[in-house]
Amino acid sequence: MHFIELQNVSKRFGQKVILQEISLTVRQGEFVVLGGANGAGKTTLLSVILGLLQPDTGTALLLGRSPRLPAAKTRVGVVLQKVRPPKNLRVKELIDLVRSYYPDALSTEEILNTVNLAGKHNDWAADLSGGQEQRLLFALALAGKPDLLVLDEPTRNLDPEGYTDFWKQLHLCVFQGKTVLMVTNNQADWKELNSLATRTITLQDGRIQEDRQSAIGKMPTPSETAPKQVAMSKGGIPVYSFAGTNSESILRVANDTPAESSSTLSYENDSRSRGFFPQLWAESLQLLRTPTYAIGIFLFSSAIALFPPDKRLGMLGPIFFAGLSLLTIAFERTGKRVAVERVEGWLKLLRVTPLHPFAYLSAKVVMSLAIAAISLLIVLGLGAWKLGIDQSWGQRSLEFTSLLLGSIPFTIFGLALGYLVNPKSVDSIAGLAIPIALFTCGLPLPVPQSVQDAIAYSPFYHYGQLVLWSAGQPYDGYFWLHLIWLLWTGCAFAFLANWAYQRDRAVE
Ligand SMILES: Nc1ncnc2c1ncn2[C@@H]1O[C@H](COP(=O)(O)OP(=O)(O)OP(=O)(O)O)[C@@H](O)[C@H]1O
Repeated sequence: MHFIELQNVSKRFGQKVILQEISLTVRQGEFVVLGGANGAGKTTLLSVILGLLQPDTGTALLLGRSPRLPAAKTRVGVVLQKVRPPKNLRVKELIDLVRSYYPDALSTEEILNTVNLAGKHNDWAADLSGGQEQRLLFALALAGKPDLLVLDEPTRNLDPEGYTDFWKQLHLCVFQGKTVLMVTNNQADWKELNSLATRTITLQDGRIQEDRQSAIGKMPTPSETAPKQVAMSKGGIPVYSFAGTNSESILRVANDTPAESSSTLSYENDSRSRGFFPQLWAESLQLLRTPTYAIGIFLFSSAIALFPPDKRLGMLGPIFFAGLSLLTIAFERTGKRVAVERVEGWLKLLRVTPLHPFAYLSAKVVMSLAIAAISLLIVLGLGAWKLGIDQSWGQRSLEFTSLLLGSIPFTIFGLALGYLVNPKSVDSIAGLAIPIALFTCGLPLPVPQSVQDAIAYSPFYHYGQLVLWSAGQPYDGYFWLHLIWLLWTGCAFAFLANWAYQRDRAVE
């Protein structure tokens, strides 16, 4: 089976043709170097191979499958350019998170040791230096014990020590039988590539200008590169000295991966939910480590106790307050976080791991709903206490549930925004949504009848009416219409979010 198979692949951006009729196969055990001038289309070609870009014509297969299938992604480790780790996660936590996406991963200790980052395991991943970040990205590429490595400029920013470590690891990967496709423009890399590369391909003007078998033309045999075991580490991991490099430093070796393990084959079944709980845990950590956001939500929700609305309004005051708080969270929390991770390239990296988008997105939605639920409990609880309102538990539950569930369509809209616009625009749109919500939620405003009629199409109006019903307040009586309208809006926003997700995937 070919590890990579491209047939007549063409890609253009607007009028600009980047790739033209490219056909290429990479077999198991090959070490292929992809070269070419800046802008020649190397990264674009890797993106097509990895399923990050849909070719305009032609087909791309990764390990015999569509590159978008988790079963293909499980066996591929990738280093991409322009990827920033997410904020507020420590190096060790980020590695734990990425490990959880794979059915059979290296231990966190092994991953840290492969790139000499053990001393940095408690540092914030987003605050690593450029070279340390590059080491971390290489470590993450190795996390799932890949059979194929796709590396885009992996030696960028590395200091001499990091550079030596990288090549030792790559020698080891070749020894373990991994297939490698590497893009590099770093001339210094050729010192090592001369003994590793089996093939060199050069891109020019969107075509393969040269496809040359290297002098070695084959994978180094184990006897040529065999590392020698010198000790055992504390965790029982064999420690090796490596004969193929100049340095005397030591390496820790993972077990070889079988060509296609049974866990990989059964992977299709549970991949939708795999990674959900670690993703949710990472979201919780990130929230707790953003005290200004958490305190802001708490203070905003508690303000109802400091500034209680007019007693004559009864529970309407707290409910109105709660609705505003929920809408802000729905737009801002999910949308902004997706937008930030998208522009910083982290989403692109997630797409080449087997993490299912469902697990990623549902963790974000669940987190947003959890924050909304806490805010709701504070607003309704403090509001009722301050105003001295005594409600039955049934009534309270009904209010709580309809406020929370009714905010789901807006949370989904927040997701769509995250894929469509940059983080600053998410803020602006969230800011704009509040006055629109106030204007269209059904408050008795002195506006002409035509405007009143138009307001009846606003999802905020239907949300407002359902909440009035749940609070036992007078409403317009069209319960089912409001419910169906909100369901319809939720589906429309889900459709928009899916379209935005697919569009983002095609553009990136
Ligand atoms: N999303 C995009 N939209 C429009 N043009 C793009 C997009 N991505 C890449 N390009 C253009 O495609 C061309 C090839 O880009 P690519 O990143 O593939 O080149 P490269 O060979 O990897 O370059 P480098 O060596 O600098 O990394 C460039 O001219 C770039 O501006």
